[in-house]
Amino acid sequence: MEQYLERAHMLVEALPYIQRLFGKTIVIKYGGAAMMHDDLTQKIMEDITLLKFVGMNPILVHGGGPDINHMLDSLDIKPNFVDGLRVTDDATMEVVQMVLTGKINKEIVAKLNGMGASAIGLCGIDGNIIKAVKAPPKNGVDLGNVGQITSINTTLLNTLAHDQYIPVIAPVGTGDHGESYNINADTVAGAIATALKAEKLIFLTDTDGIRTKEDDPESLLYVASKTDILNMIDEGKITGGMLPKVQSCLSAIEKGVGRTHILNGTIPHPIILEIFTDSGIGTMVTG
Ligand SMILES: Nc1ncnc2c1ncn2[C@@H]1O[C@H](COP(=O)(O)OP(=O)(O)O)[C@@H](O)[C@H]1O
Ligand SMILES: CC(=O)N[C@@H](CCC(=O)OP(=O)(O)O)C(=O)O
Repeated sequence: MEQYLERAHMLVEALPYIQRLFGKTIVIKYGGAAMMHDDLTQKIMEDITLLKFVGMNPILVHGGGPDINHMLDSLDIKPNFVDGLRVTDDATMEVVQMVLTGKINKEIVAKLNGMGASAIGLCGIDGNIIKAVKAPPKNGVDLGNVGQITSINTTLLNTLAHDQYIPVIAPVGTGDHGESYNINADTVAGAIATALKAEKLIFLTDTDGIRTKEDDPESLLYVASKTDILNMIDEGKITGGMLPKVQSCLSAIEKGVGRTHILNGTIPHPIILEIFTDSGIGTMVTG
């Protein structure tokens, strides 16, 4: 009897969180760095399916940087990044689009649907979900086919997310003349969360959150303010792939997104641990 009651208590404890987030949009960014083991990916998909079935509206934006690098490597094309953004020439763009929209997007959709969800895989080209123009040079470097977002098709995303579907979005945008743009997935997640006025924006990556010393797990910040983050960037303590994440969090918070979090996507069930507990896990970024 005891063990059954314990289970009942656990479910009842989730009630206030479910009530607070019922019908609300939650944008989750699943980074390539966290896509390490199939069984962990499976647990993340379970979390997302659960959110949907208790009445929240999750939207998943995925990355895939390591898989793109792997494919480029097999084609003898050298990856090149400036401040976490991939310099994307025409040959690289073809690989980016193929890997993100053809491989990773469909693998994720198949996993969600295998759990009974109705996931729908799209990239920014489909239904003009992400319109973009060529991004300006970064630190004096021309980024090639990297895009800067100009608009998000909120009508289509809302229609799907408020219905039975879980939109799964690959970060490829489209220009006015049908050209494709490579856009960092963190930036896409931030822009979608902002455009939809999401209640939560969650980044799943391969570290516990923001650390004051990148290699020291003990230096994890549970809360990071805008001032903390700007100082850390100035001091060179936030670098590479963490830069677009914190920039997206700050911009989203400033424009009305409820909460932003950076979590470890390489532990089991990080989303449930964040959403259904008071203390949460990882770093919460505040304005
Ligand atoms: N201050 C910091 N705290 C934690 N991670 C950091 C920090 N600065 C840079 N990083 C790096 O950011 C990486 C996560 O970004 P990235 O590799 O692009 O992942 P994703 O594929 O999830 O976008 C971490 O593995 C870490 O090496
Ligand atoms: C412009 C730019 O950098 N685009 C990224 C898009 C994928 C991505 O963001 O993947 P992660 O989330 O795994 O890093 C890239 O080409 O790697």
